[in-house]
Formats: sequence, structure tokens, C-alpha cells
Amino acid sequence: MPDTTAPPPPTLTLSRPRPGVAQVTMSRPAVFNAFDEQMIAELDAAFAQLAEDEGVRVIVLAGEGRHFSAGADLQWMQRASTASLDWNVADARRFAGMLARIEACPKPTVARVQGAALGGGVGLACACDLAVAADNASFAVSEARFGILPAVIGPYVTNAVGKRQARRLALTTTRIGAAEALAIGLVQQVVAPDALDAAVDRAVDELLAGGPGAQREIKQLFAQLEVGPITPEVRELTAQTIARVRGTDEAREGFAAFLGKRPPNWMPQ
Ligand SMILES: C/C(=C\C(=O)SCCNC(=O)CCNC(=O)[C@H](O)C(C)(C)COP(=O)(O)OP(=O)(O)OC[C@H]1O[C@@H](n2cnc3c(N)ncnc32)[C@H](O)[C@@H]1OP(=O)(O)O)CC(=O)O
Repeated sequence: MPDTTAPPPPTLTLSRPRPGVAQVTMSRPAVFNAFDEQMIAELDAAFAQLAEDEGVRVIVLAGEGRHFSAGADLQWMQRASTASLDWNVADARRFAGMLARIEACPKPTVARVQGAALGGGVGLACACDLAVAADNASFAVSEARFGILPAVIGPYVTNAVGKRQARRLALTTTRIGAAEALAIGLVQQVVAPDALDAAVDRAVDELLAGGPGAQREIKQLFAQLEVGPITPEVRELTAQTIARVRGTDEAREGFAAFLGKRPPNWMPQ
């Protein structure tokens, strides 16, 4: 018998708003873009594909509708609660792998945040290189309200706001507004809701102005740096990196463009 079960509709919309830019929009607005196994797999696949796409320089992550993301789908979490530990470990690894994929994306990523970003929604925003938020945005690391914890998103939130703020957000589950999110470094810019797209576009313009190879190196190097003492190993790592990158075609183009008083012509990566 042929399988007549229709595949579930996709949970993401992929678009190319302009040359060099891809937008990944989470599209489960009925549950405020809460993510389940399917959306996790689709986000993972989308970022894997865009990372390899020569026509893409910058990726915007957005959520359709009123809210950016209501975090993990609590129906999925409820189903998981009755499954075996092994199943849960494999399942959580897929989520952890997807966030790591976004963070390690060799291309700059921008989260476009409107409305609420809760639980895993905060993790998604923090996994991007920068987050631009509407002033109606709010954020809560809300997991403890459901008797769980922000385990997978914990490192991303901690890297964004530091240990003490991350601990406060996770323990109190307090919901903070966009102004406080800006003050603690959870987001990098806050604008009026009707100015959000223009602000994301400006951030994208700035990202497009940099050399793609240099940006890939920045992401790789900065992922290895910690706040703390600048040890001989760190000095060596930074010296080796700049020494290697100085000799690339992209760097030669960057120097020549500046000195020749012309815009650089970045080659595809
Ligand atoms: C990543 C890890 C864990 C997590 O992420 S845990 C999940 C964290 N998420 C939240 O704290 C958000 C929970 N949702 C809300 O607080 C509210 O829904 C809202 C977003 C503030 C909106 O409130 P409002 O009153 O406007 O709307 P409703 O509550 O009636 O919601 C409408 C509709 O959407 C469903 N829904 C909302 N959020 C979720 C969700 N996360 N999962 C599944 N479904 C959700 C809600 O049930 C309603 O559905 P109806 O069928 O219409 O009733 C773990 C780690 O880090 O490791």
C-alpha cells in the first residue's frame, strides 16, 4: 500500500530578502514559534546548508507573528517526560547540536526579536552573533517554572550576559524588558517595533561591509577566547591567527582597496 500520510508542513520559511542575505523565519505562529523535534531538525539543516552556500554572506533568524519564540514546545517536553533516559539524551543532543551549529556558523548571524523570547527562545537569540530587538520585546529564562532547567541554553546565555546575570535570570525566571536586555548585553540594539526591519537591515549592511574570510576567522578565534588572563597560549593563538590571515587574498584585497581609495571586492567564501 502506498504511504498516503502527508508529510507535516515545514516549520521554517527560508527567504533571500536581498543579495548575500538569507532569512530563516520560524513559522509556527499558533504556538508562538515554540520548537519541537521537527523544527530543531529543520533549523539544523537550514544553517548547515546556508553555511555552505556561496551566495549567502549574512543570515537573519526571525520568528513569524507576535513573538520571536516561546522556546521548547512543552507538548514535546511532555511526551519526552515519559520516554527513556537514553531517548532523552539523544533528543537533547540534537537540540544542543542545533544551537552549536547556529553559534559556529561561519557567517555572521543576526536575531530579529519582537515580542517574547522565552526559555529556548533566549537561547536562540544568544546563539546568534547579535540580536536586534523591538522595544516591545521581553525575555525570560523561564525553564524552572516548568520544573526543568536551562541546561542546553545555559552556556549561550552565560556567554552573553555573564555568570551572575545568567544565574539570576535562570533562578528567578524574571521577565525582563528590552531596555534591561540591552543593558545586560542580551541584545545589542533596541528600536521601535516599526523600525525593527530597518535596524536589522543596517546591521546586515555593516556585516556585508566586512571581509567574509575575516569574519569567519573572527568567529573561530573569539569562540576560543575567555574573559580572563591573557595567557601565553592566548597570545600565541592570536599571533598565529593574524599572521596567517594577513597573507590571504582577502586581506590583500582589503589593504589594496583602502589604499587605492575604492570599495573592496570580496570574493565568495
Ligand atoms: C530550551 C529548554 C526549555 C524551554 O524552552 S521550556 C519552554 C519555555 N517557554 C516558555 O516559558 C513560554 C511558555 N508560554 C507562555 O508563557 C505564553 O504562552 C506566552 C508566550 C507568554 C503567550 O501567552 P498568551 O497568554 O498570549 O498565549 P497562550 O499562553 O494562550 O498561548 C497560545 C497558544 O500557544 C501555546 N504555547 C505557548 N507557548 C508554548 C510552548 N512553549 N510550547 C507549546 N505550546 C505553547 C499555548 O499552549 C496556546 O495553545 P492553545 O492550543 O491555543 O491553548 C531546555 C534547555 O534549555 O535545556
